[in-house]
Amino acid sequence: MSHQPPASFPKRERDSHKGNFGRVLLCGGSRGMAGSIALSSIAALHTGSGLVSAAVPDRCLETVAAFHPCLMTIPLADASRGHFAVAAADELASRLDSLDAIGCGPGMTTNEGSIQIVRRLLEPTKLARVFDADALNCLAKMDWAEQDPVSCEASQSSSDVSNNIVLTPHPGELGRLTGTTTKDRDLQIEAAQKLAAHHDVTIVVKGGPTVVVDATRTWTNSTGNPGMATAGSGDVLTGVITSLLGQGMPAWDAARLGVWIHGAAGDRAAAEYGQAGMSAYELLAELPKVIAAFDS
Ligand SMILES: NC(=O)C1=CN([C@@H]2O[C@H](COP(=O)(O)OP(=O)(O)OC[C@H]3O[C@@H](n4cnc5c(N)ncnc54)[C@H](O)[C@@H]3O)[C@@H](O)[C@H]2O)[C@@H](O)CC1
Ligand SMILES: Nc1ncnc2c1ncn2[C@@H]1O[C@H](COP(=O)(O)OP(=O)(O)O)[C@@H](O)[C@H]1O
Ligand SMILES: [Mg+2]
Repeated sequence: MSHQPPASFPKRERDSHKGNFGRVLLCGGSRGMAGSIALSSIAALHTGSGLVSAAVPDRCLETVAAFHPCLMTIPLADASRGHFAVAAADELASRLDSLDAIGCGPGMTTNEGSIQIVRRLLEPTKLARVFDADALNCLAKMDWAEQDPVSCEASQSSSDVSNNIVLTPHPGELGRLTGTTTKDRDLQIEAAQKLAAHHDVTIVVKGGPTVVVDATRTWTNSTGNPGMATAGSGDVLTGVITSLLGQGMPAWDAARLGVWIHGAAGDRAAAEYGQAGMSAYELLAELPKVIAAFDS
């Protein structure tokens, strides 16, 4: 198994500016799970995105904004328990044209507002998208896996809109989507390959080790450790992959390189704090150190 990264990290030209490295948005969070979308958003900043915004239910805004001064925050309509209201879907849709990539799902809940957001994000578009956590649970509620694939708008070149969605399920989320058990790894990979081919998406089947599949390819990660089995480490991965998509990488490369970098950061965190002692917070702090090695 190779310990080399599976793809090159995007280069930064000497005369580049923040607009060259992607405008990305992370959408999610709810009252009680504000940390999840903050972790994703900060991970995108640490992975090199030029501009990162977190779109969150209004009443979570101050909490999420307070985690990092470089993060922009967008309040979307919320319902009384602090999750997205149905009106949030239209509010989000009005902002999509200005983005290079969006990551959706951490901490979002599967209430009706979230379902409407996921429906909007499924429409064919050249915008690169990551669906994680509750966005995947919304897809499961909508029986998306069994639905016919969406056809591309005549006005959009089909190459622009093909395979530009990455799903990042853990085995529980994959089970909700496809009916596979959380115990049989081979069946999980097989079900993910079938789903990836059916909907022309890239799927990150999380675990130890994580496997990435698309319609025709399968790749197994060589980094990572069981210390990463801790709340929030998947939220960090969502931000890393969204950032790489926003920097222009194709879905297949962004998913594999993102998983590799995330695992390498987890390995550094485990070496410093131990597998039991590390949290997703330490993993997040190690990301820039892994990425710095690409500068040399
Ligand atoms: N700080 C925060 O606010 C956090 C919020 N989170 C949010 O909490 C919500 C629920 O997500 P969870 O993932 O905790 O709950 P889930 O109910 O989706 O997943 C947990 C279950 O999935 C199965 N599973 C997960 N990984 C597995 C593996 N590797 N092998 C076998 N089975 C596995 C197990 O049955 C486990 O009980 C999401 O919205 C999520 O984004 C989490 O991301 C954790 C951090
Ligand atoms: N035993 C393990 N070995 C390697 N990586 C692991 C292991 N357990 C969990 N991980 C990684 O940690 C992350 C956990 O993601 P997820 O379950 O979505 O967490 P959360 O939703 O709490 O953020 C995934 O990237 C997964 O591959
Ligand atoms: Mg998760």
